[in-house]
Amino acid sequence: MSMFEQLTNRERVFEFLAPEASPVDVRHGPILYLEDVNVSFDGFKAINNLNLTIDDGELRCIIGPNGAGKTTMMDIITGKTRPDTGSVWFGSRHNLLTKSEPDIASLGIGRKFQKPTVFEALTVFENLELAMATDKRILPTLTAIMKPEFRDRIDEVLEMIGLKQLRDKPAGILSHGQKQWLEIGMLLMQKPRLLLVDEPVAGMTEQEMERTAELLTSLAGKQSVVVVEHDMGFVRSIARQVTVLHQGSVLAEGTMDQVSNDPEVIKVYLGEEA
Ligand SMILES: Nc1ncnc2c1ncn2[C@@H]1O[C@H](COP(=O)(O)OP(=O)(O)OP(=O)(O)O)[C@@H](O)[C@H]1O
Repeated sequence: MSMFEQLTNRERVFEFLAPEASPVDVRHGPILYLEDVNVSFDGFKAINNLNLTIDDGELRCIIGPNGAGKTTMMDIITGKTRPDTGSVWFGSRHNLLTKSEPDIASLGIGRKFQKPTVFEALTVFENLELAMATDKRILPTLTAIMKPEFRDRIDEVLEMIGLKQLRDKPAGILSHGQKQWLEIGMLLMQKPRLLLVDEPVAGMTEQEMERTAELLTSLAGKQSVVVVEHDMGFVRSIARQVTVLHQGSVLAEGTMDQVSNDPEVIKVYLGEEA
């Protein structure tokens, strides 16, 4: 084929026209990397020279008193808030500060907000099916049901979130805890590389908390999980590495025992209770 024919060959997608390669490159470093990040709201520094790295497959808990900057940090990672300065990388390839919120989600960063937002009138199965559909306007049953790999993924996720027996029940009848698991399942349908989970056990019963601990620890390894949580008992039950945020910076990092014996951390938490 001549050069002219090659250039005019419509079948061929030239590399510069192809969508950006999405694999997250973690061969030489962490899956998430924040360096010297700063954010001010009307002159108030919510995030102050924040440095944070999350390794591939890690389960990290982020704690910190009210107003420490935990939500703002999650907003920066997902592209909802843009920092004034600093760098935020997803693997070594993706500079998240140049990407939109939907692009960041499609790169494989899923976020679970505190309040569950499942579709109550749809069954558990249909909720998962809907999460799989890229175009939410199309009733996914029409397309997804045709593809056996979608069904397999739904079965796999139902197993993971422990809702197999309830697959054909409307999500509206689920308990608060079960709705939270379903929503985690909806995120898992897209096979994210990094899951950000905001206060997963708020309002849960003791038993639901135990089940959530099992679910989150079972996810780690397969994907990286960052959990923001106020419930210290829960954090202790799942955490390997804990990061303590205070006034928009990392105050301490280590195991739960290390951080809870850190005099600076004790001072900050006692200050909050006083
Ligand atoms: N859009 C905004 N405009 C002004 N101030 C903001 C905005 N978002 C956050 N802040 C402030 O930034 C600080 C950090 O807030 P952030 O919500 O990130 O803390 P947090 O650690 O998540 O707190 P909590 O544990 O109470 O949820 C707070 O003082 C908050 O009032």
